[in-house]
Amino acid sequence: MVDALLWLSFGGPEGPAEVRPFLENVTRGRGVPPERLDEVEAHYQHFGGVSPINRLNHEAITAVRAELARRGLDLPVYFGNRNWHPMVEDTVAQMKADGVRHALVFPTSAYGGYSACRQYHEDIARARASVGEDAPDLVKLRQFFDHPLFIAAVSDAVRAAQAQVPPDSRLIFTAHSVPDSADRAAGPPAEGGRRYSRQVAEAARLVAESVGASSYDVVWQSRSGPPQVPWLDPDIVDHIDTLVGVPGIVVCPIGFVSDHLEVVWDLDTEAAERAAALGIPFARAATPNGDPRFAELVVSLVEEYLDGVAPAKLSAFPGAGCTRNGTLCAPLCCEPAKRPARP
Ligand SMILES: CC1=C(CCC(=O)O)c2cc3nc(cc4[nH]c(cc5[nH]c(cc1n2)c(C)c5CCC(=O)O)c(CCC(=O)O)c4C)C(CCC(=O)O)=C3C
Ligand SMILES: [Fe+2]
Repeated sequence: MVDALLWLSFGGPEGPAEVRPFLENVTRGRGVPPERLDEVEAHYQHFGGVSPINRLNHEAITAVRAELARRGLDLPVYFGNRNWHPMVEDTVAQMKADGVRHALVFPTSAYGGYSACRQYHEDIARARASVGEDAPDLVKLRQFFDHPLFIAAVSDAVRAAQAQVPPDSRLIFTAHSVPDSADRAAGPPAEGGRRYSRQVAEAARLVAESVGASSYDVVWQSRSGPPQVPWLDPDIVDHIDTLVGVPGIVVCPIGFVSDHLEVVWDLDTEAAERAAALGIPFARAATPNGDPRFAELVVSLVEEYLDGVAPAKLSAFPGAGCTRNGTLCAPLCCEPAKRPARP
């Protein structure tokens, strides 16, 4: 018996005074240099201290409620975040007060890896611990990087962006960079590591195939951390510098389900400006969470779990992520990166 759905996301500030405390929540204990934080704060303040992520999560939840109702599933949907209000600890306390005993959790990331999967397990465990006895049982839904509805929604967004630039524009997929050590540790050790970047590569391949692109690039964005620590590269902006002479650029943020600050700053601002400076037409594909198929995807994952049927997936690459109460997907799966000591 499942009696609720919890939408678990990253969170973002909703005003200038919220930016610094939000960033402190995100980076607590993670070895991000203070100079990087100042720089990131300026990006948020450039947009009035407001990230679109919370509003977009609310809109997506409204669509999911309608889709649940359409399929006759009577499940209330709750919303909680890792880093900003509504905080997941408060949401799980409310769920307990409302008598929720068993909930499914939809995490707003399609991928495996420490930041994209294991940290959501940690959020679940922390929130349950914070409400103490009789905490609701929380089962996280699986990674969906190769789900047919995810690939279909992203592919249509790419086609719409391609229509805005000349034919034969370069197709570039981007996802959030992570420390190379974190990517090497992503997945269960027996799988050989790099579950995050390999799933990103699989999703990119499936979308490229669906839109009929014979060549494309996979690059990274939003790197932080000290410069001496290797992260996945190349960076999107550096990559654009190597593309002088292409008829145009289509950027697809395949690593994200929603627009948020790092999409509107790193892509719509920095990458778009670099392309403009080089005289290259530029279009950015929409993220999928505004597409009706995204709500269908979420409810399909719920039904897949409830009915115990085989996962709908388009690639042979392993997915995971579905566990109870914050249990790891496998022993030693996605071990956190060793953080360099703060100076
Ligand atoms: C893989 C991944 C995803 C995708 C999976 C998912 O979506 O969950 C993601 C999403 C997001 N990341 C976001 C924001 C930030 N990420 C940061 C820092 C970091 N991200 C990392 C990885 C990821 N991040 C990592 C390895 C760090 C270094 C510190 C650490 O090891 O944890 C920092 C600190 C400042 C900085 O260093 O840039 C900020 C502000 C926002 C919300 C933006 C908004 O407010 O709209 C979203 C959706
Ligand atoms: Fe991030």
